Amino acid sequence: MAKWTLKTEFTFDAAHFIKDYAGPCGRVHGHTYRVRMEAAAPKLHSSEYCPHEVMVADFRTLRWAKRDVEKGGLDHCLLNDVMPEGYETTAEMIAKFIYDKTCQDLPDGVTLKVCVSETPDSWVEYEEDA
Ligand SMILES: Nc1nc2c(c(=O)[nH]1)N=C([C@H](O)[C@H](O)COP(=O)(O)OP(=O)(O)OP(=O)(O)O)CN2
Ligand SMILES: [Zn+2]
Repeated sequence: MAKWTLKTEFTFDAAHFIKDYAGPCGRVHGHTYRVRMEAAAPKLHSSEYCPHEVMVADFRTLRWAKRDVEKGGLDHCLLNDVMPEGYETTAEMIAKFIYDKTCQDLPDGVTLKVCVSETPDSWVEYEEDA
């Protein structure tokens, strides 16, 4: 089936520590996180900002995490304070958190993949089976 795949990429700066980690990652430190998002759909949709069915999903819906924490994003926060109970601040769980929160605002039928990297050398991808 034909489909569109929308891709976008952004960074945010945040501090974190991994609870009970035996080593430096257990102490508060910071990263410039790089996030890549891919949203795919076989049809186009309207958005909160555009009434016409012309987009897979609005880029603004995908890029919320780059906003300042005081405006609902993750930029310049301590992730341990911002992420809800049940999510640890590993790249794996940050990717799932961004995935879960973004999915709440996506039109039905849009599939999502979220990639998070803490450093240029390491990254994780999260997606769910259709
Ligand atoms: N599977 C995961 N392993 C680790 C994660 C993670 O999110 N998922 N996170 C960390 C730490 O947050 C840490 O900041 C990463 O540190 P490190 O691996 O040391 O990264 P560097 O690029 O600085 O590594 P060097 O090899 O020292 O250059 C740890 N593990
Ligand atoms: Zn870290």
